[in-house]
Amino acid sequence: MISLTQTSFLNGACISRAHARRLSDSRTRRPSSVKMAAVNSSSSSDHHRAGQDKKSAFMADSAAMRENAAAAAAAASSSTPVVVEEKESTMAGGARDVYGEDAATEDQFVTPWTLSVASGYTLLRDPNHNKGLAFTEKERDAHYLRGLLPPTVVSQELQVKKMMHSFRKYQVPLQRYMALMELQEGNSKLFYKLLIDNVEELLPVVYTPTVGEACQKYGSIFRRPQGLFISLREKGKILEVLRNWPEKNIQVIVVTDGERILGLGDLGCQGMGIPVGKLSLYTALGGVRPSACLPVTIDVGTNNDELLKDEFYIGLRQRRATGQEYSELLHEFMTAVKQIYGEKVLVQFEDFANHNAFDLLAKYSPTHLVFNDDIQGTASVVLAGLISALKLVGGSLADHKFLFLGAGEAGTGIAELIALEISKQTKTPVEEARKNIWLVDSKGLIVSSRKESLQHFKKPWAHEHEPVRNLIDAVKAIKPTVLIGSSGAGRTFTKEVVETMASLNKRPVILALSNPTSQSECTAEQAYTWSQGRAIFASGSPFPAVEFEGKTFTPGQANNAYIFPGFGLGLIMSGAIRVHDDMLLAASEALASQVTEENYKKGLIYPPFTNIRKISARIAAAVAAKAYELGMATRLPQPQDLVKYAESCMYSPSYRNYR
Ligand SMILES: NC(=O)C1=CN([C@@H]2O[C@H](COP(=O)(O)OP(=O)(O)OC[C@H]3O[C@@H](n4cnc5c(N)ncnc54)[C@H](OP(=O)(O)O)[C@@H]3O)[C@@H](O)[C@H]2O)C=CC1
Ligand SMILES: CC(=O)C(=O)O
Ligand SMILES: [Mg+2]
Repeated sequence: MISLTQTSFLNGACISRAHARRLSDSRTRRPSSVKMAAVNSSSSSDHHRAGQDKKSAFMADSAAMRENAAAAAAAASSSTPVVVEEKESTMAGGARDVYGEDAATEDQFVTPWTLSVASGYTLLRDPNHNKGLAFTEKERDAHYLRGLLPPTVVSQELQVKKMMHSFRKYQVPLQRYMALMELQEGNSKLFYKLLIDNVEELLPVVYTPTVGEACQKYGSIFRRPQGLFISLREKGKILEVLRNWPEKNIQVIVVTDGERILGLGDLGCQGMGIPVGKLSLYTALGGVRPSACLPVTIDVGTNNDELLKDEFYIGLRQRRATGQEYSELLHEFMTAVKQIYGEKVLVQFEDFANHNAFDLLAKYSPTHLVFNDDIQGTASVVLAGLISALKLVGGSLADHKFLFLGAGEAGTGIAELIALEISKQTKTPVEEARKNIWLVDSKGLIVSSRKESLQHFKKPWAHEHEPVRNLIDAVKAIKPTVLIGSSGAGRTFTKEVVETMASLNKRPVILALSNPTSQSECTAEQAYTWSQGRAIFASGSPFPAVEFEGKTFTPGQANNAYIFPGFGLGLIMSGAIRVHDDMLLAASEALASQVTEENYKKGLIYPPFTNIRKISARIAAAVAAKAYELGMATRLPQPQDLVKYAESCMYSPSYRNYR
């Protein structure tokens, strides 16, 4: 069993560093011209441009950026001939291993990497290669496992059955979460097989709502570290810290600073559960191989007094660093990431507070492959839901009136993408398209006459209207056809709000996006009963089906988990080097097109998660096609059938034979 790792991790036979380097070089090294192209495309003038364009904080869509990105793509693609066939490939059907391409720079080889051979006891404790009782007799002989396992040999399918059997015995969600994390750390392939085969049942555990509780209690349930912790103490050493990570071909990083974890507020360093969970979905739902995924938490302190007092808190015990100290640390991280993993590593910002999220996206969009899931991924999933809801309510997007509770990342992100789509469909300026979209924040309806200064991301939504203090008055005044909750404030869609929506609309569209379940603006039961079964309802966290007047209503889940795994796969497989708004629109359309007549009959505006890998492949294909069309793809030539190609790129968690 051969893997590139650090000497200290494995105690098998170790090959010298020089030998490892020769092997790595011959297997994966790129021509140095590639490195130069990557470096040249991120000049400081790009940063300067980014800083100037605060208005495009939502998504970088300026012609200048497009040109800049296309030029960088051309530079990168013209010098990217290296595609490596990996024997331990994650690819199905013998397709080329897009994951095998090495984004390493020369610098990377000055690391403590050593090629190690794991066998025996070490192999059983290596989560990436452990198969537990599924090691065959031959493998037990060949890899010094005799006696280390009981005699029985079982299939992976039986292991899945057994794991689900014990998993279901746990009644407490947090225990289920801990059991799954233990499996992930002990036998990664079995964990992913379990998750893929039982996605609807396990998603609420590895993801919202349970991951929220796990983050709140992360310190007390902490057993083994997952992901990379980069704190203020690592300032000046982030490159070294990245080199400590045992995998080197990283393709997706999900990074948080823990300041806005779901709707639970500032959880500091304990936000790590979110990048870990999101990346599990990248693999299970989007097929990105686990070793290409890097969860990162940037710890700049926390303003959560309870955590600061908690003896089990795992982060820095100080209040949050802000201003220059904060931005310097983030900049060092972004620079190091590009230096070590290259131009095409995707950095997904997750659960940053909005006072940093928009600025980070605006700053790094022109120079890095960055994506903010809360702003962009959420926008794309909600737009998809609205496109499919039109089948049930009729009309076009331009015929509808939208009201949001919550004007932060999710709210304004979604609002802007709806406006963009309307503007494309109606060929009107986006400013015109915004006029039917209204947002309420903690101070009431956002209107132009508001005295207090508005944050920059709210300004486009300050329409002319007399002040309205609260949501119910806003519903009565605006008369929306669609009500979207993106406030993080639980149960704010009161009976009166839902009843008013139902009195205004035959089929009111009500989306309660806030997570976890406790923060949902209303429950599915409330939405259906208060609207007399007429609401078209979806929520960020899952709710069970509801019986009302002898009918069963199945709520959908409006969660960015539908988008980001396929979206990321599309970027990776096309070698995209920038994210563009049109890719988000393409992803929305691809997702909406997966809703079947049968789903519509049940009032669903999203397809079930059971088919998510097929859906992700279609989203990936649509995103990749857009990347090629925009000249932002570097993986050339373009595959003929992008859906098939996406499917062939997907990681399979089936065990391999170790000869
Ligand atoms: N389903 C999904 O896929 C996703 C769901 N979310 C969820 O959306 C929620 C919000 O996230 P995000 O947009 O990033 O958060 P932000 O902090 O950026 O925005 C929250 C917004 O809600 C407003 N708000 C808060 N409380 C109230 C209240 N009681 N009444 C009216 N407005 C209120 C805030 O007002 P003000 O500006 O005045 O402070 C702010 O405008 C979270 O719960 C998150 O979990 C996020 C991303 C994806
Ligand atoms: C789903 C998600 O990204 C959030 O609630 O923040
Ligand atoms: Mg999030």
